[in-house]
Amino acid sequence: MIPLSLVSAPSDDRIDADAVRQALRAKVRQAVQSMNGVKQVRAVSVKVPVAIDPLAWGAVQTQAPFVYWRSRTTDSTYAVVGAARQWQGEAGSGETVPASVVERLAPWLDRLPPAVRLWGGARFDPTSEREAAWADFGAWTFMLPRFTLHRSGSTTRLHATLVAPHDTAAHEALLRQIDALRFPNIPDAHTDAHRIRRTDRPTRAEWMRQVRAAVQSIRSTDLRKVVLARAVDLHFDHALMPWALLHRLQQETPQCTAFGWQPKRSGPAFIGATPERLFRMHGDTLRTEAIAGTRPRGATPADDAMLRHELLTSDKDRREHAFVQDAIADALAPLATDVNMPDAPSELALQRKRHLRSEITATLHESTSPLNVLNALHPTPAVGGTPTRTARAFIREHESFDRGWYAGPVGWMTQDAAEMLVAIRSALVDRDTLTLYSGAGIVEGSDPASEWDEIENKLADFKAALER
Ligand SMILES: C=C(O[C@@H]1C=C(C(=O)O)C=C[C@H]1O)C(=O)O
Ligand SMILES: [Mg+2]
Repeated sequence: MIPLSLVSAPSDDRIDADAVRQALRAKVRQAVQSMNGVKQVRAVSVKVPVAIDPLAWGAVQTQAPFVYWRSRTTDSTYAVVGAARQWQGEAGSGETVPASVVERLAPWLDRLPPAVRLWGGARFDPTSEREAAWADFGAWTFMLPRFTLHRSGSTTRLHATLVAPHDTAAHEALLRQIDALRFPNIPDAHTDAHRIRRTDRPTRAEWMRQVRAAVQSIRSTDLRKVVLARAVDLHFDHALMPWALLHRLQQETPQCTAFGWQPKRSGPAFIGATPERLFRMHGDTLRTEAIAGTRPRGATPADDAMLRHELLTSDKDRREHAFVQDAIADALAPLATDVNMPDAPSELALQRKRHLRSEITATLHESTSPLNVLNALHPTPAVGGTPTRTARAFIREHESFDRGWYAGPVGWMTQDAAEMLVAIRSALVDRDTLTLYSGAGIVEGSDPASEWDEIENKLADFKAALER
């Protein structure tokens, strides 16, 4: 049973929506005049007098795409609605973001005004075979927002981004888009969807064979680690509301970055809450992390302490983890100096599971683009394997479903900062079907049944959100 309702959105009587729209219209008019059709990006913003939940706000707008981000570390939440400019494309030579795109986006990043973020995401594997549900996402997408609602602490601001000369010439259309922005109450965002069926890809029997095949390859080829994933399709009797589900998921996942990406309003939505950051950079300072190695949380304090000890001393999990550390160090070597790696991983305790985690810092060479960092780091052996090439080939050959953007990079970039997450603990909502994705690192010594259970545990946040 899953009656989903989005709560805590202010109604039009708590907020003077007309005043907000009028204020933004006035700012846009001023900007259009002062930009004078000269090629540039400009952002204007107005304060929204009442704290608004960006997720609830974004959910009811009509423009697409809709992108959502609730940061794990700061009390900062973004809802992006519509695109002032979008780049989307297919795989180039197999790099996550083709070199030509890195080049094309560079001048845009250079001239972004301080408050404007370029948002983007990419498939786990740009060249693998694609299922129809992932078609609208592209191999990669980058975009400049049209409207952004940003809540930071108790302050909410509504931003509009203009790209001249196109937007200054077409500013009447932009003003109409502002008129269409809503600030509603949404207790009507409600559905009674009941789960009627679960399909596992692969089935448990197929999984056992896959994991054994992986262990066999580890013994007989250069493969050392491969992360194999599963897709669990949950079918409901009614269409699901992705944003209501994400609203609940983020309440279940306090240490995680919650995210959502929907290319078309009536199409599939990709949502999740991930503990893993691909990287964060500010100026020349880079932070990244290795997260791999897993145990559940215990039901009692004694049980929990035992599982903690088990994880920290598990040879198998330490090996799973070390592959990620080593690959990150190798990937950063050409891009950075002072790569700082802890001697031993520490514990990251989440609500329903715990991981081994190593925080890594480095100093980037001058003017390293976040897109170069992205291409260098993704996919780490936390989601791919070691060596990357062999692991990717193994995944392509053995996994029976399209990962789409699951385990891919999703995030934002500004002129001098960037943050990309690893889109795990995620799902695709496609009308009445919810596909949950999760994987586990297979190394020498992996037991197929335990790896199945580990993934089942990684799906527990979504299960809790569905039962909430
Ligand atoms: C691949 C996933 O998680 C990864 C696999 C882990 C493991 O096998 O121990 C732990 C964290 C992540 O590196 C996922 O959740 O889908
Ligand atoms: Mg594992």
